[in-house]
Amino acid sequence: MKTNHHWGIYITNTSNKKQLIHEFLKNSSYQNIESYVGHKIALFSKITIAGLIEDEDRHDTKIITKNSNQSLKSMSSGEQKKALLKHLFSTDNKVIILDNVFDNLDIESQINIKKTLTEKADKISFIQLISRKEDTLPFLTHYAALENETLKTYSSLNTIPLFKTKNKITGSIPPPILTSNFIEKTLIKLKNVTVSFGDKTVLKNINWQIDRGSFWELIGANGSGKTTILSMLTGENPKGYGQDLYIFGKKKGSGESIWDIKKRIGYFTPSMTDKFKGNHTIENMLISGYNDSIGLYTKPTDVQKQRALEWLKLLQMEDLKDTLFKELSMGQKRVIMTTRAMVKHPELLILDEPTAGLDDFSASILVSLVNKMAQESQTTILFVSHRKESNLTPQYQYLLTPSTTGSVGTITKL
Ligand SMILES: Nc1ncnc2c1ncn2[C@@H]1O[C@H](COP(=O)(O)OP(=O)(O)OP(=O)(O)O)[C@@H](O)[C@H]1O
Repeated sequence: MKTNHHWGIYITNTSNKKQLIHEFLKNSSYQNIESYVGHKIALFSKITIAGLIEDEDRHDTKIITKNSNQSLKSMSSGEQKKALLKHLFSTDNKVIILDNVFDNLDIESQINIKKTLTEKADKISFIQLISRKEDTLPFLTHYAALENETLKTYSSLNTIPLFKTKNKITGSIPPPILTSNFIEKTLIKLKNVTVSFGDKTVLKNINWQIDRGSFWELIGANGSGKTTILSMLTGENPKGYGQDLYIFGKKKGSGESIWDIKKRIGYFTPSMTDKFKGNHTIENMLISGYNDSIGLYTKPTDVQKQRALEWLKLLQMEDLKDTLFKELSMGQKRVIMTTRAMVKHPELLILDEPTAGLDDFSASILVSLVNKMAQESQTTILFVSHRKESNLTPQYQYLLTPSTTGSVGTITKL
């Protein structure tokens, strides 16, 4: 093995990426990719972070953040990825698999990491697993594509035929079963909201009014407080209580239960997908979106079944109605989970980095679906992403800009 070989392996959401990673880590080789036998292979992936968090929890210790006063779990997703990369570079790894390296990282961090990887490329061999073509690192020397379980090598980037052209959803969004009776203009209001963790102020005097039916993109650097704001809205973070924070016309902490709030919100973030391990059909998964439950505990009504089928038709997935959710490709699972969050036409739909880990094809379907929901429903949408999804059409942007005294917000009409 020459240390200056760097593979770019293109993965679609139907590829068996898990197996590829597993084989590399176990046997230091996979199909017709060169062998790394005798070399320790490290994995830079969300999978590694999840494992470390589990270990930290189990042993009540810090593993890779020993020099920080924060546990890995309490860090933002971008901070976690940066901490892992720092850790991998501090140990003597000669081969590193980079799994969707740029997901969850803000633009500046993406540029910095690209630079660092390029600098390290003469000492470390990288195997980059790539879902979005724009992520391709500039120093790759070898290319391959994984289709299902078959790996094919290619002489250059341009000869890889794998990426299907972009897709768009056509047809109309099925109507809600129950309509909301909330008719006020303002759905959410934050007035001078400030949040600190210990002596660190994360958000400073946040003022944000979100009108019913509007479509927002929420952006900001890693650690700027995006998830903190979202978790205050959903009620998971008690820091919203006692502040001038109103949702659905009520002040946060004024007696409503978390479930009263959650019923009115549709929420999707990629990590939710792993929580659905049971034998649910796709149809039942969508229907469960009407009942805010994971499984189906009540018999679906005819109208719920009818609507679920309409949604599946819109996604051109009606043939898969009885397929088990767990048998879908990762891209299909994410699209179904996003749709599940939409079916009841929630008053608020929160999508937290929904395209992270998706290939270009699945991401284009998801973006098209979200645009359609924004155009054809009364649902208010908050879309959080670091990646500029070129076809997404939000009306407003809320930008969080960090400073030593906490992030401040800026609103732009797009
Ligand atoms: N429980 C906690 N204890 C200490 N610090 C915390 C805690 N929860 C969040 N933070 C810090 O608050 C800041 C904001 O985190 P948050 O997750 O809201 O950022 P974010 O904008 O969503 O970031 P990213 O883009 O990386 O996901 C981060 O610096 C994070 O480390």
